[in-house]
Amino acid sequence: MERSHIVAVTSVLAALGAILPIVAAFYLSWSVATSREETRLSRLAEYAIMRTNTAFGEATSALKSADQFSFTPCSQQHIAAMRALVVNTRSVEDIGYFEGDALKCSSWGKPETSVGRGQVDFTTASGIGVSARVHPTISNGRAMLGFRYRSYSVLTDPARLVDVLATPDTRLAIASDTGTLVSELNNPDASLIKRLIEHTQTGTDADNLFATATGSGWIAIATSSRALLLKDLGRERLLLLPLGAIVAALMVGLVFWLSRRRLSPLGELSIAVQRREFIVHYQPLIEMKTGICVGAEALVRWRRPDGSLVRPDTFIPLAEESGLIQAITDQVIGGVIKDLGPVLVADRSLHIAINLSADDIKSGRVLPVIQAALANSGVLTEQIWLEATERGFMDVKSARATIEEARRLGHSVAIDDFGTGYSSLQYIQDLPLDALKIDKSFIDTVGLVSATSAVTPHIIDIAKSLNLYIVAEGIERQEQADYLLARGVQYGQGWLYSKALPAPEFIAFYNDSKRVHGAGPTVIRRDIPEVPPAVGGD
Ligand SMILES: Nc1nc2c(ncn2[C@@H]2O[C@@H]3COP(=O)(O)O[C@H]4[C@@H](O)[C@H](n5cnc6c(=O)[nH]c(N)nc65)O[C@@H]4COP(=O)(O)O[C@H]3[C@H]2O)c(=O)[nH]1
Repeated sequence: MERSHIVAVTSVLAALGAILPIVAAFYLSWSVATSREETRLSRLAEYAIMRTNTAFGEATSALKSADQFSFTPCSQQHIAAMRALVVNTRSVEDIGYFEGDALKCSSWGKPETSVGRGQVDFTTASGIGVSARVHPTISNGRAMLGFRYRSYSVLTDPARLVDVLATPDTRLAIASDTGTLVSELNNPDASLIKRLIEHTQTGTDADNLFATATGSGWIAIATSSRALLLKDLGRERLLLLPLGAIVAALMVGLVFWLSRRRLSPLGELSIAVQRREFIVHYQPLIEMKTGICVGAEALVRWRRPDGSLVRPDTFIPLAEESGLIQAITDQVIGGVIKDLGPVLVADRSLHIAINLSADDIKSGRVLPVIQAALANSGVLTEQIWLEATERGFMDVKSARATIEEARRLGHSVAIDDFGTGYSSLQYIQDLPLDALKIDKSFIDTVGLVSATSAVTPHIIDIAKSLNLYIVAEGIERQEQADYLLARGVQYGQGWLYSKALPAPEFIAFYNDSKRVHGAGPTVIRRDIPEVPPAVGGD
């Protein structure tokens, strides 16, 4: 992803990171308050059902007791017994004895005027008739709830059914499961109550929150207004908003931290490794005497998603420092076999040199990786050269083990950029190397008068005295080529011949060279006495 994209994405994420927690805090405060209110309403509805059951139970038991009376109807004893029942039953305000539809007497005595019994709205499962609204004289016009059984009726104050600790803005209603409303508190919305009697549920609609409870043939409904709840939310928000703001700040910090990591060179390189963004270009290696192209050096390129190529000098040091170099080496090895496998199989005189990092040489882990890549490809180990800079040979013991194993497998091994590092001639002498590559900085001085121009002939002499093949890097001018050839340098590479080329162009270059100059030698390897096989090797 491009930097500008990352910056854009980071900004969007940061904005979301800032907004979302605050929106979430608002939403959370709303849902916390809603769920708390629903719980409160459910609890009130359940209490109301309990109160209704108690009142109905007491009224029923008073009716059934009176039905057992054997007094002469409306005698002194009968009236006294009815009064005692009323006094001892909390939910019963009065009890009356009826013959036909006319009240004969009640706990108050005999009526002075004729009083009718009224109509039954519904009958419960236990056979008690219920009149939802009766207006007896004793209640001063207030609607009472009437229960009747055979000759007796009792009056219950409907307020008892909803006598739960409800706030003034909470509305309650009690109805039978057949849909008759028997009691209400604070004027509940009739259409909402009707709807909830038909479909008992707990929840919210556009204007209300509501909860229902059922039991023993009764439905209790508690409702409250959404608008009032919204007013109440201020308190929740006071608590949740600072939390939202803290989370928002953390999210923004996290987004910026992640994007900085992502934008850091190491972050970008790690992602490039994961996405396998490394490709290989090939710089032809020329036999100077004949002009024959004998192979190429594989040079890694980082192809960015926008198609631009990054040169290795800018990322190899970071890759080596971070350990990502191993994965990059592996991608180069895979790339070489993929790009040139068939050409290498068809032409055994073609060689490809792969650059190894100091770590690869130290650990030797790259050798099995190459073997695995070569397996089933038909490419010979001898066709793969290995190159490492002097830094790779600092730990002489492990370098020696890796080089010996590499040569035993069939690779030729070259020391790269010779003269720029700190190699001690002593250990270079002891290592079973095949070739020495003279760094471009020395080749640049050929033909010039400079402080380092005298070094090049020395390096050539050293290589000769060590019996190593010599490869000159960075030949740009014919005069340099002539000088090096005259000095006995066998191989050269540089822009005089070709720059590093993508695989198809290198194949074309190689085929042209072969047509003009013929094929090169199949083996470019120093004759060093065989080393004994490594422990565990084949
Ligand atoms: N001006 C000029 N430059 C020339 C000429 N001939 C060759 N070069 C450049 O010199 C470098 C030669 O590779 P090197 O010394 O191995 O130096 C390489 C090598 O040390 C390292 N490198 C490249 N590929 C890999 C790899 O796959 N693994 C590892 N570990 N290092 C690599 O990166 C270094 C730079 O590679 P490049 O940028 O490809 O640069 C290459 C090549 O393009 C010339 O005539 N004139």
